[in-house]
Amino acid sequence: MRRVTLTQFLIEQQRAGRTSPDLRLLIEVVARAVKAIAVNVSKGALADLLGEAGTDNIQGEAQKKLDVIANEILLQANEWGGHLAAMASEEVEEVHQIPFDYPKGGYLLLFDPLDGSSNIDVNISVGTIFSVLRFPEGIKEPTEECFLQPGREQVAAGYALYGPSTLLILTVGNGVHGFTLDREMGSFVYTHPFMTVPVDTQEYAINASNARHWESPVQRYVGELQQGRTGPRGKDFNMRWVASMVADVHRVLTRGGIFMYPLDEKCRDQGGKLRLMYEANPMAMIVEQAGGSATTGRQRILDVQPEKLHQRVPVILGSTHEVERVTAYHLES
Ligand SMILES: O=P(O)(O)OC[C@H]1O[C@](O)(COP(=O)(O)O)[C@@H](O)[C@@H]1O
Ligand SMILES: [Mg+2]
Ligand SMILES: [Mg+2]
Repeated sequence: MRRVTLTQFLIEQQRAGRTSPDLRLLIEVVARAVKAIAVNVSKGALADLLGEAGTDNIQGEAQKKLDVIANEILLQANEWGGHLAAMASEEVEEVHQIPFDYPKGGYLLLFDPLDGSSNIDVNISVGTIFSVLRFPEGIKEPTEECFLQPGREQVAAGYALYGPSTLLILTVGNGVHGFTLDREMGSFVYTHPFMTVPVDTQEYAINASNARHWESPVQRYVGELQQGRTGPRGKDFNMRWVASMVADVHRVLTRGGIFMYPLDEKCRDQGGKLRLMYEANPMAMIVEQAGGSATTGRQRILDVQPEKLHQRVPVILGSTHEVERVTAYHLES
């Protein structure tokens, strides 16, 4: 079997007119950063990398050492390549400007450097999520404003999953493609072409400890699933919750399912739990590109007009028939 690396895949995408040379470079640089993060994640306690960094991020959450390291790796790797106008990170309050003496490019890169960080210390899979937007033309200095584009404007999105193997899942708007890190060769190998999310499923993912805080459409939907074969759905459903969005979404992408972090009384004031620009938008693009759906319960995630960089939204994504059902329950109520 012909072994295709990420580099070959991207060159072929470029020849087919699906990526520009700069976008190809950007993805290669992100992939290189992901390899460095994977090394750090796997060292864990050996390099004293577990535990808290002793600082809080812009979300008011305690940062783990690996949150800080992954953020630094991504920022440094992407600063000098000349493909970016600016970056934004879940871990940093302001837009990260490219140093004045480096060349600038036409893209904006956004990322959640380490997703699922509460799982680091218990050695459960974590990930990195990224999103790429165009830097709007005619603007000199990148400001927060430039980033506030709806998710449908993304030109690429992807995530890395640091699990038993390290995976890079990517879309440039032509389906979803997965690569596995070959540690001996140091390259990502194309192992998962055109990943798809089946429209039906019997598996759901939600943090059930929030059940009493959910809105009634979610209570109704999950209640029906839990009644199984003897309830209105007439079939049994299985439940899984890793609490790393990357791992939960990867399961949905691999064998179908519905993933929900809906609006609830605990997170209502913030607008939701998950971040629009670093989590919801890139995952929504990936899931839609794989044939699934993604909504807030009220509207398509990719159509949400962002109002601020660190905005949070409710997220319901995965197998289309289930996402449509939960969304319909919201709209009915
Ligand atoms: O602990 P909870 O409330 O179940 O939340 C889990 C969710 O929070 C997150 O960990 C948030 O991501 P970060 O680790 O990047 O802050 C998601 O990955 C996950 O889906
Ligand atoms: Mg996250
Ligand atoms: Mg994070």
